[in-house]
Formats: sequence, structure tokens, C-alpha cells
Amino acid sequence: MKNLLTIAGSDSSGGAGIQADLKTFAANGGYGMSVITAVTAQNTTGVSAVHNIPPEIVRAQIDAVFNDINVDGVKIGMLSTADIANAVADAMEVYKPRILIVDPVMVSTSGSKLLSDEAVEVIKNRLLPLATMVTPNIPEAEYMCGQEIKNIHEMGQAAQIIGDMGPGYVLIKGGHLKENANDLLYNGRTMTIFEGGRIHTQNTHGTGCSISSAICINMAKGMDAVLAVGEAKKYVKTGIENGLSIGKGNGPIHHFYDLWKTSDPNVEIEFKCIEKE
Ligand SMILES: Nc1ncnc2c1ncn2[C@@H]1O[C@H](COP(=O)(O)OP(=O)(O)O)[C@@H](O)[C@H]1O
Ligand SMILES: Cc1ncc(COP(=O)(O)O)c(N)n1
Repeated sequence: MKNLLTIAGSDSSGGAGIQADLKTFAANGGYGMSVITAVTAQNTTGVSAVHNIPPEIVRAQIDAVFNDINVDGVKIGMLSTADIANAVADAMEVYKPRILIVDPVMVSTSGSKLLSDEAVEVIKNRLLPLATMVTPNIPEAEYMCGQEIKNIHEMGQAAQIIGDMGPGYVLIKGGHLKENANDLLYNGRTMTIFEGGRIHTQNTHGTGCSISSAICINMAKGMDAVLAVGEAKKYVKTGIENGLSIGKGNGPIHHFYDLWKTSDPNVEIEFKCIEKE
């Protein structure tokens, strides 16, 4: 059994944030723990309020976990403010988790801002150098590298710029592309494209949180990065296919251990590797 920690915000509607992370850890056979950075009042239509947790309480939660329990992997999600991001970076510098997946959550699927501009700088300057993998979606990658991304070629260029900020791997998620949902993984040398057909549904709340948590547990189990991302993408694909039409907006993806394990075994994600020019 692997012990996984998520450091992220709470989503009252249970679709994203801490709740998505814990469900993903459980569905993939892990023991989940949580450090809450912010409490959001949120549902499928949007975020109506955010209460940030004081940075010293964020740090105290991290210390309480690490001082007592062996942590096999950490996933970082919503950090809200620069002070919270600095408190998390201070702690990660001390505890140095073997697997650290940083999801630079900036905006919710419904369009609400979840991270201050100053906090983005802390993520870039302090957390990326410690990260095993960073997992921006396209708008987040555009913001981080200051370049527009319209196709897979530009995803590759952005991955190289973000790769120079220090993470082991960069995964640019293509959920915001129009014609497909291809993701691109860069390891500083080669690019791997995970081809994924676009599923036409509005029930995609929590896809980003869930894929980064699934990658975290997969790498904690010892999978290499390509396998960890491929398996995580399959997990999220199954979750989207079985997404829940609850609420009036973007419904959540489904997390079900049995559903995941017994889902169509023939569903394969194709990997295509291209060497960096
Ligand atoms: N409509 C969709 N059909 C298939 N895969 C999707 C769809 N939307 C998102 N994904 C996949 O879900 C994962 C999360 O991507 P994305 O939605 O870009 O992240 P975020 O939630 O951070 O915006 C990626 O693997 C992406 O390809
Ligand atoms: C507390 C919190 N954290 C993260 C997200 C991003 O969600 P998504 O996975 O849909 O990008 C969110 N909406 N709320």
C-alpha cells in the first residue's frame, strides 16, 4: 500500500481539488492524506467564495503528516497565494518527497481564478526545481511560458521552455484542444505524445486534478513516467466516459474502483514517441 499526500484546495461539490485527489488515490489502491490550502465554495457552475488557510496552518498540516507517516508521493494542486506557495515550498525543501507532482492549478473549468500572479512566480522559481513532473493544461502552460499554444508543435515548444525551469518532466495536457485530447510529455530530451480522442461531454470537472493524482500514485508504485501517464490517462478517460450529469454545469468525472478495473480492457491509449529536433 502506498501513502499519498495531496496539498490542495477543497471543492465543496466533490468534483475537483482535494476530493478528486483522495477519490483517485483510493480508486487506484492507495492510502490518501490531505493538506488543505484553501476552502472553496464551489459547484458544477462555478466558484462563489474562497477562504485561504493561513500559511502556518498549511505548514503545520504538512509537518503533522511527515513527522509521523512515511509519504510515498506528494501531489500539489491549488496554492492560492504566494504566502501559501512559499510555505509549501519551504516544507518540500525540508522533506524532499521522492515523487512530487505539481499541478499548477490557475483557473477552474468554470473560469474562476484560483491562483494569484505572485504565486505563479513561486511555483516557477521554487517548486518546479523540486518537481518530478509538472502538469499544466494549455492555458496554464501559455501563462507560464508567455506563448500562445494552438497545436501539438507549440505544445512541444512550451514544454521545452517550462522544462528549462527545472522539473524532471513536463506534461502539457490537451483537454483544451478543439479537435482531440492529445497530451505531450517532455523529459528534457524526448517528447511522447499520448493520443486521445476527444469525448464530447460537459462532465469534465476534476479531470486535471485526477490525472495528476493518478500519475502521483502510479509513479509512487514504481511505474516509469510514460507508463504512469498512459495509465493515468486511461483512468481519467474511463472517468469522463462515465461522468455524472449532476448539477447544472460541468458535472464531475466518475471514480469507481470496480468500474475502472472492469472497464473495457481493449481501451488502449496509443503512444507515439518523437525525438526532439
Ligand atoms: N473532452 C475530453 N475528452 C477526452 N479527454 C479529455 C477531455 N477533456 C480532458 N481530457 C483529458 O483529461 C486530462 C486533463 O486535461 P485538461 O482538461 O486539459 O486538464 P485541466 O482539468 O487541468 O484543465 C488530459 O489527459 C486530457 O487530455
Ligand atoms: C479546489 C479546486 N482545485 C482545483 C480545481 C481545478 O479543477 P479541474 O481538475 O477541473 O481543472 C478546482 N476547480 N477547484
